[in-house]
Amino acid sequence: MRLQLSIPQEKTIKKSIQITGSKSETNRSLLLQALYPNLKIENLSNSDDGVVMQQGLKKTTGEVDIHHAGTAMRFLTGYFASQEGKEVVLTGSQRMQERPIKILVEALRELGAEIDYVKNEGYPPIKITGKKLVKNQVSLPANISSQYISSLLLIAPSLENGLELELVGKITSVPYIKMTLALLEQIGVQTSFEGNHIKVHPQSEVEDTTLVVESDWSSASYFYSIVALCNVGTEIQLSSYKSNSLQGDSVLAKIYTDFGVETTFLDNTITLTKVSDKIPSHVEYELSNAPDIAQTITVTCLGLGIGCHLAGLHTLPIKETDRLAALKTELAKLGGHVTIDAESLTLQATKTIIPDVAIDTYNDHRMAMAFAPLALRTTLFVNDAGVVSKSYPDFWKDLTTLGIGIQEV
Ligand SMILES: O=C(O)C1=C[C@@H](OP(=O)(O)O)[C@@H](O)[C@H](O)C1
Ligand SMILES: C=C(OP(=O)(O)O)C(=O)O
Repeated sequence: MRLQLSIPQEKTIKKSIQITGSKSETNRSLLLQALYPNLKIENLSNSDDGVVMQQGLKKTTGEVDIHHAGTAMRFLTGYFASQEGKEVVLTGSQRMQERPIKILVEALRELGAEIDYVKNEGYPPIKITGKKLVKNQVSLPANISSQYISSLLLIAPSLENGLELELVGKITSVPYIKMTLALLEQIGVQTSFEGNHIKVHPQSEVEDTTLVVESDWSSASYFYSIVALCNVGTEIQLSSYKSNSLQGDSVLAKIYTDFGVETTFLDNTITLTKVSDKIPSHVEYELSNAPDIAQTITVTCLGLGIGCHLAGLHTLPIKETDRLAALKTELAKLGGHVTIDAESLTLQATKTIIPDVAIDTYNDHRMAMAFAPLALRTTLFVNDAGVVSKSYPDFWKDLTTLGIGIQEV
């Protein structure tokens, strides 16, 4: 599906949007519910990644295909490895077969798991023969993906002896690890995280508990970008959010003050208000704690005509696509001057955006969604726009309610 986006007539927008649950919290909660069936979950994500996680958890044999879902791939690897009597081949999209999983597989093997590579060493698909895991200490590199660590932590309380992890190297995407531990604490599991050492105590049963998933902050990022590109006076309300979020991407509220966007919290609703047009000509952020909002911020800066330097982006090349390369290519089409290295991106202030460019999305939901707010500045096309369903199936519908012209062409 190719969409043409056109500039809304009214650039002072006042609207409310309901966003569904965080996909990160959803996929953790679903896994915990599979281990402890008396748990209840509210405000589940309606994302493809949430759906494949739910379907995957129901399987006991055969092939489990998680498509593009990194969290489902990593979390189900730990889950099936610890499930005696279950035997599955865990696979995914072509891109998923290029996303590394060796660090997690090695750690699980250390703990006694039986996992074999079906095609290429270090990458999905993998064949997992579930085993009772009794060893409880392992060390693993922490600088590639926090999802390996969360995968181990999620099964940790269900293991007879709990689990102690030693994290090696600089720890990346730390808020996601803390989110996993916070959810364990919510169901009554004792955990500790000190320095590079994490300990999770075993827990065979949990009390009846309802996990209420907060809505997705990464999805909220696109509305921050839209508000930043709208007139002063714009107000978009998003629900349901908390001021004490478990999601690292909630740092958006702070970052977007630099772009004149103020956030107020009231009764689980956030109101994003464009309060000022006074913005700096260049901004710099370190995003190793919030890698998923790098694309949004870069495109906001292009739209505002300001420069940026974003660092801490070393994980971007192994996500849904090589996001650093994809950003450079697509921004260049729009007239943006971008340089990248292994962990950072620099965009020079760009005064004119080239109109009617067709943005390629590389099977990456965030490429489509991050570029969409540019419709406040120019007419553009988005190729393969259906990719948004990975995390936000209602994205285009919600954008239409804001008055942005969206037409399939
Ligand atoms: O644990 C999670 O839910 C996630 C962790 C992050 O991945 P990395 O730890 O690989 O950076 C993030 O990019 C991803 O969208 C979701
Ligand atoms: C990186 C992402 O997802 P995952 O790694 O779970 O595929 C994302 O949603 O931006």
